[in-house]
Amino acid sequence: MKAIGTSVPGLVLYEDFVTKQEEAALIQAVNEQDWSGIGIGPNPELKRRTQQYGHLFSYRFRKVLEEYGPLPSFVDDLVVRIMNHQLMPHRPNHLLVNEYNQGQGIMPHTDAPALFGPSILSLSLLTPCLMKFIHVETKEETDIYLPARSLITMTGDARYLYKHGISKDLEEVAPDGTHFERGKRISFTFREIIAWEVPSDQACGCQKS
Ligand SMILES: O=C(O)CCC(=O)C(=O)O
Ligand SMILES: [Fe+2]
Repeated sequence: MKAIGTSVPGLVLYEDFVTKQEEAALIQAVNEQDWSGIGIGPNPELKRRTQQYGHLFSYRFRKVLEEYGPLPSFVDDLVVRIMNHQLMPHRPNHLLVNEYNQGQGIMPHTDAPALFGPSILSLSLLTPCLMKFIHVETKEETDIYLPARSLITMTGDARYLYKHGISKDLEEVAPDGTHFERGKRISFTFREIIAWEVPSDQACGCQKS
């Protein structure tokens, strides 16, 4: 596992955060569970399939609806690794699994500052993609290449001063100039839920599409 700084302040990429064997086991574990989204509750309006563990966040109501309990045992080793490397100040109490098939992405957003803690982690599995970081004030855009099995940590500016999103493009260009085809990508986002609801006078930053 190698930590690589990026040109986005507060964004660090850890290559090979999991092995290929671990990747295969994680994919098998989630494929044995039920997915929500694309018409299926509890978040039927989502245009991609998701799973949530620890807590249930409702995209429609923009709040946490339920505490499920501890994160599933298939991420035990990952949580130990996250805490050993001090990547989060507290243990994650929410795991969001996102599945992106070809032609699916996520609109640029900032994860709700009122709901989620100061460190957001995302593990990329199966295929690479570019994640676009857009500075909310200068609108400056930076594409960050996320290899399969890498983990990003978003803290500070990357967490609060930038939006992040993933295109629906079928092909993208890696930093070395090579074109690559986007394939199925499954990500594990680890967060700490710090409040169940966004105060009504604040923007949510919760991303449905
Ligand atoms: O797929 C990812 O790596 C990021 C997902 C994300 O930004 C989110 O669900 O808030
Ligand atoms: Fe996000």
